[in-house]
This record gives sequence, structure tokens and C-alpha cells, in this order.
Amino acid sequence: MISINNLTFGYSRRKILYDNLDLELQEGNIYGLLGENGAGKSTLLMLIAGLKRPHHGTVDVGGHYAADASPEFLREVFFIPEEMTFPNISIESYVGVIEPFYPKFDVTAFFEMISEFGLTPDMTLHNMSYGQKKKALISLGLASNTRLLLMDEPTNGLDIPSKSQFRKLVAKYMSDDRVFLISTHQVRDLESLIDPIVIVDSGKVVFNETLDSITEQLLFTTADKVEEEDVIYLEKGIADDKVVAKNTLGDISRVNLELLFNAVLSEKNKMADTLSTSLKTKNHHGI
Ligand SMILES: Nc1ncnc2c1ncn2[C@@H]1O[C@H](COP(=O)(O)OP(=O)(O)OP(=O)(O)O)[C@@H](O)[C@H]1O
Repeated sequence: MISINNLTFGYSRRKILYDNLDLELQEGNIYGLLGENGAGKSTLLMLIAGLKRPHHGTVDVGGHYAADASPEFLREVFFIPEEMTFPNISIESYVGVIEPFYPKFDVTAFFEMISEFGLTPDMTLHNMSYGQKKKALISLGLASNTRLLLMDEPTNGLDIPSKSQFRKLVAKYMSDDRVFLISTHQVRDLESLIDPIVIVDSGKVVFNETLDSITEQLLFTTADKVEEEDVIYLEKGIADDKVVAKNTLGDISRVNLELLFNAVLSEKNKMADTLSTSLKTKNHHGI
């Protein structure tokens, strides 16, 4: 388990971004981290990776604190940043540099992955395009077999076929003892992959739910199919108005992540009320 406790951080002492943040990430999950520009997604990933030091609080990965940057911590965490820097060497030489830092690194899997991404070991990193570099780094992260893999906007720069390749590889290399945390604006690229969904806003985790829990509590449909009083959020469409509504009858609908995101940010109170009421109902029935 990855545990973030009372995390406080700001780029200046006077402007705090995260104030006493608590978040637990359970193994076997691919978390989707969503938030508006400047909400603090990249900063949170850097704090978890130990690349920024919190003013207070801890990030604990399997009993090792991020801020200590101990070898035990570093060998269990791999961070794929949005902006990448590489030495001017071949992919093959680079994997030779990286692999010794990660005891569970799977070199065979790495070469398989780069080949699936259309790269060859002799390609020189400085001569590769942004998307090609991204593919090499994603392959390194997945092959590292670290307990925690952090990815900041991993599908940025990937072409359409590579996005689907990315989804397949992430699903393949996820295991019961790993946690993937993926920050993204490209929710459509990651639909059917990320679960649970974590949304940050103004330095707080304002939403943290599994897809099962979301479908149980909310209905994603059109305005004509629900009672007006059950509508939490409505988006005007050309043909239909799309809504997020209370799931009063226990229907099953497909989660629309864009609609969910907009609903969480524009109807914070109504969403919080619906989710907590539903939880209270569950507890009342002892389920
Ligand atoms: N190096 C820095 N120095 C000062 N302030 C910073 C620095 N990096 C980020 N910030 C500020 O911290 C806040 C969070 O930034 P962060 O990059 O974590 O957001 P984000 O959610 O990843 O944004 P985006 O979606 O645009 O990538 C923003 O207000 C940003 O201006």
C-alpha cells in the first residue's frame, strides 16, 4: 500500500498548494489522476516520487519514506515525467544504465515492448522524436516492475495506434502487487483502463471512487430519461442534453469520464451529498 499522510507543500511558504493531504493507493489498481491545469497533478506525482520535499507529512511506499530517498524506496518507484531528458546514447546502452537500479527489471520484456512500439535497440535517444522517446520511457517504466509506477500525461505525443498499444501494455504489466498512478487530461485515451478515479482541485482530493462505486451511485444518461429532481449536472448537447444523475433505481450505465469530471468540479456540493447519502444508505442496510 502507498500511504500519503498529512502532506503539506507549496512552492512558496506563503502559497500552500497541498494542505494536510491524505491519500491511500491500494495495490492492483491503475489510478487515474485528473484535475484542471495547475491543480497540482504533476506536483503530487513529484512529491510521491520523492523529487520534491513536503513541508510536513509523509509519503510511504511499502514502509519507505519518499523524502528519505533511500535505495529501498528508489528501487520501488519509477516516474515517467512529461518532460524527458536523456543522454545521447542508444536505447540499448541506456537500458544498461537504468536496469541495475531496479532489481526486478525485466530486460526481455523491455525489448519486446520497444519492438511492439516500432523502436529498435540501436536508435539513438537524441535523434528520436518526442513520441518515440515517450515510448522508450514507458517501456522502461513498465519493465522496471517497481511497486509504484507514476506517469505524467503518458499518452501526450503518442499517435493513435500507439495509444491503443499503450493501453494493452499497461493492462498486461499491471499486477496485484503494483500500483500505477496516471495523471491525464486525455481521459478518452485511458477510458476502460483507469480505475479508481482521483480528482484534485485547489490542493485537495475532491473525488476518489472506483468505477463500480461510481456506476452504483450515479447514472450517465440523457435528460429525457431521468426525473428532473435526480439531475446533478447537465451539459447541453446538439441532439440531447447529457446528464449525471442520482442512480435511484440501481440502473447500470457506462461512466463518461469527461462528464464525471465536469460534474465533480462544477457541482461539488451536490456530488458530495449524493455520494455520502448513498454511502449512508449502504451502511444503514449493513452492506
Ligand atoms: N517550479 C514551480 N515554481 C512555482 N510554482 C510552480 C512550479 N511548478 C508548478 N507551480 C505552480 O503549482 C501549481 C500546480 O502546478 P502543477 O504543474 O502541479 O499542476 P498540474 O495539475 O500538473 O497542471 P497541468 O495540468 O497544467 O500540467 C500551479 O499553480 C503552478 O503554477
